[in-house]
Amino acid sequence: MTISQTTDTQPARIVVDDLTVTMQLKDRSFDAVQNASFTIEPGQTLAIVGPSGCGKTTLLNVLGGFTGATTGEALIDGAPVGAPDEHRATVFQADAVFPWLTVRGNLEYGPRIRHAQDAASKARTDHFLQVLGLEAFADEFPKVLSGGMRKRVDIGRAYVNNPRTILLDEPFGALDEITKEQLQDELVNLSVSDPKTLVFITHDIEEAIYVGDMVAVMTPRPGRIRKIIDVPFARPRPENVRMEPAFQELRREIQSLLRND
Ligand SMILES: Nc1ncnc2c1ncn2[C@@H]1O[C@H](COP(=O)(O)OP(=O)(O)OP(=O)(O)O)[C@@H](O)[C@H]1O
Repeated sequence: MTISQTTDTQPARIVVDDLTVTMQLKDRSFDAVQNASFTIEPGQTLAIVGPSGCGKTTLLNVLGGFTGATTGEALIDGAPVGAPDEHRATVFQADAVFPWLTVRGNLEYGPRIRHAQDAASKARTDHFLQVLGLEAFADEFPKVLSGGMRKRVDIGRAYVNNPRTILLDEPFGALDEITKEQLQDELVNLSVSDPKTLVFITHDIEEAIYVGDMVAVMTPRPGRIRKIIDVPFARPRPENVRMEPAFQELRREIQSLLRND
C-alpha cells in the first residue's frame, strides 16, 4: 500500500557542491570534510561509507542544518540548507524513543508538537505501525520492546512526519546481524512504497550496497569523497542479492577503495 503525497512532501533533490567544513580546535584547525560534491535525485538513497573520523557525521550535520559549510554549499531543492525543519528527519544509532509515551504516542509525537494531528496524520500513524510490524505493540511502552522494535519506532516516527529527506547516522549499527538485515529490507521496501530522499551513513560495506542507490566512499581525514558508485540492483532487492557475483564484486571494489589500494 502506498500513501498519497502532496507536492510539499515530495522527496527532495540534494546537491552538495565543493563542500568543505573546517573545524576549529584550540591551537589549530582542520578540515573534517574537504571538497565534497554529489547530487542525490529525489527518492534516491545515498549510502556513505568511510573510516572512523572521516567526516561522515559532519556531512550529515550540514544536511540537517546543524553545522554550517565553511566553503562550498549544500542545496536542498535549489535552496541553501537552512535551520532544521519538519522536511528533514534524522535517525541515529542510539534509539531516541520516548519511554513515557506508548509506541503509538511516539509515532504521533511529531504531528502533535507541530499541531498537525489530523485524519491524514492518523492514517499515516496506522500505516507505519502496520508496515513496520508494530501494530500489536501500539499501546505498549518502549520498555517491553527489543532493540530492533525500538529502531522501527524511530523509523516510523521519522516517516509519519512525511519529511522530504531522512538522514540516518549508522541507524542499525548496534543491532545483531539478523535484525539488521530485516531492518535493511524494511527500509528498502519503504523506499519503494513511500519514497524519501535518504542519506544513510554506515561502517558496513554490505549494508551500504544493500540500502543504497549509490555508495559514496570517503577517504580518511581530511574526509573527501573518493568515489561514488552506482548500485545496479532492483528495489525491493532480489532475494539472495547479497550472494550475487555483481554484489560481491562491488563489495571488493569498496573494500579496496577504503584500503586505498
Ligand atoms: N564540533 C567539533 N569540533 C572539533 N572537531 C570535531 C567536531 N565534531 C567532529 N569533529 C572531528 O571531526 C572529524 C570528523 O568527525 P565525524 O564525527 O564527522 O566523523 P565520522 O566519520 O562520522 O566518525 P565515526 O564513523 O567514528 O562516527 C573527527 O576527527 C572529529 O573528532
